[in-house]
Amino acid sequence: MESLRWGIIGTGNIAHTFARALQVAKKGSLFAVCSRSVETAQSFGQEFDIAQDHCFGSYQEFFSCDKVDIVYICTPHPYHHQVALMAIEYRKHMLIEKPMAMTQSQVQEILTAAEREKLFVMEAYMYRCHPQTLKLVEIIKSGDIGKVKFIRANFSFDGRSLGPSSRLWRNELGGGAILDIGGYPLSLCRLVAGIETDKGFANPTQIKATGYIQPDTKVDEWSNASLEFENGITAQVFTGIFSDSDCSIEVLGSDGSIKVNNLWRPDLTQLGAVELEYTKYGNQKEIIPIQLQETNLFAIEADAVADAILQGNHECKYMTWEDTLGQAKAMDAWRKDIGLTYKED
Ligand SMILES: NC(=O)C1=CN([C@@H]2O[C@H](COP(=O)(O)OP(=O)(O)OC[C@H]3O[C@@H](n4cnc5c(N)ncnc54)[C@H](OP(=O)(O)O)[C@@H]3O)[C@@H](O)[C@H]2O)C=CC1
Ligand SMILES: O=C1OC[C@@H](O)[C@H](O)[C@H]1O
Repeated sequence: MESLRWGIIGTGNIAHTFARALQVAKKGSLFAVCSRSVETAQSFGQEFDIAQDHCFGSYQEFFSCDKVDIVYICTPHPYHHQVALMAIEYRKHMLIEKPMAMTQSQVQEILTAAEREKLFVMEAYMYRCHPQTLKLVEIIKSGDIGKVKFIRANFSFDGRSLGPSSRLWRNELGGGAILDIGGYPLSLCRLVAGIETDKGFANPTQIKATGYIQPDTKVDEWSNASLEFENGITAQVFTGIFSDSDCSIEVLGSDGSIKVNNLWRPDLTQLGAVELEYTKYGNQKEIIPIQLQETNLFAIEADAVADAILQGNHECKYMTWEDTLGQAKAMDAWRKDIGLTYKED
């Protein structure tokens, strides 16, 4: 096998973005799609040139299609767990949108089942695969900014126009800022705090958070968390879904600092250039541009997944299973600290 045949399950917003990415990915193509309605699957199929007999309106028929190598699970978060367990039953590799599941215990169940069946699974924190993130990691690892002391990371956007029917504003669909985008800054802090370790990530020993949970929808509009790591690094993360706000990250070391303005969606250059701002204390800021062979973030992710699978691996080095498990534990702790709950708790 030199290339993966992908099946997409769930035909919403990100499914379209990923389907477009597969049109330019080098090691994969879109083969099948599944929706709760066959009409929706067929209309998605027409848009992306999928054969009509590979457009399914039944999850069971979709998973039974033995030509699909890997499924991209992009339903709302509360369905990731049950859809992933079904994918495993039908022996499909999986790329599961973030968060992999609603709770640490659900994530553990998915990983245990995938391990038993020797299947690939990755939580789709796509920014982790991008050359800009890899360059950030390389510079910090080189010691150029000295010892990392503090990390600040934000992800916030105005999701109000999506309206109350959107998954973002519905507790039963896993709505709220922390689960939707808070995981990005959290996962970045865990990555940077653990760069010097063998695993390449670290788990916070303490999370203290504040936030606002809407009394009617029971979803968090925003939240702010302070993290502490065993090695003395501290971090501050902010997430919100009511305001287009700063989405940058900064890493402050003993000798210098790095700032990245557009780490999460470097494919959208209108959100900022793809570059790092590097400052050695006492010197002028330097701009380090990132040279890209491929600009489509999701194609980069799909090809990273393909590389791992074609090499016979069950995890991707950019977001390992243990990393995802630590992430889920930290997400649970963050939510708990502001009293944000879902039926899955
Ligand atoms: N990595 C990234 O950049 C992004 C990741 N995401 C992640 O992807 C997932 C999906 O997000 P997004 O595409 O924005 O969501 P949407 O609401 O736009 O789409 C979700 C799709 O899931 C399917 N679905 C299955 N069951 C249900 C249900 N009970 N209610 C509603 N929809 C259902 C629907 O497709 P159908 O009608 O065909 O069944 C729906 O269109 C989320 O987990 C999110 O965190 C989202 C955006 C960006
Ligand atoms: O992962 C995501 O990134 C971009 C946001 O618009 C979206 O809601 C979220 O799921």
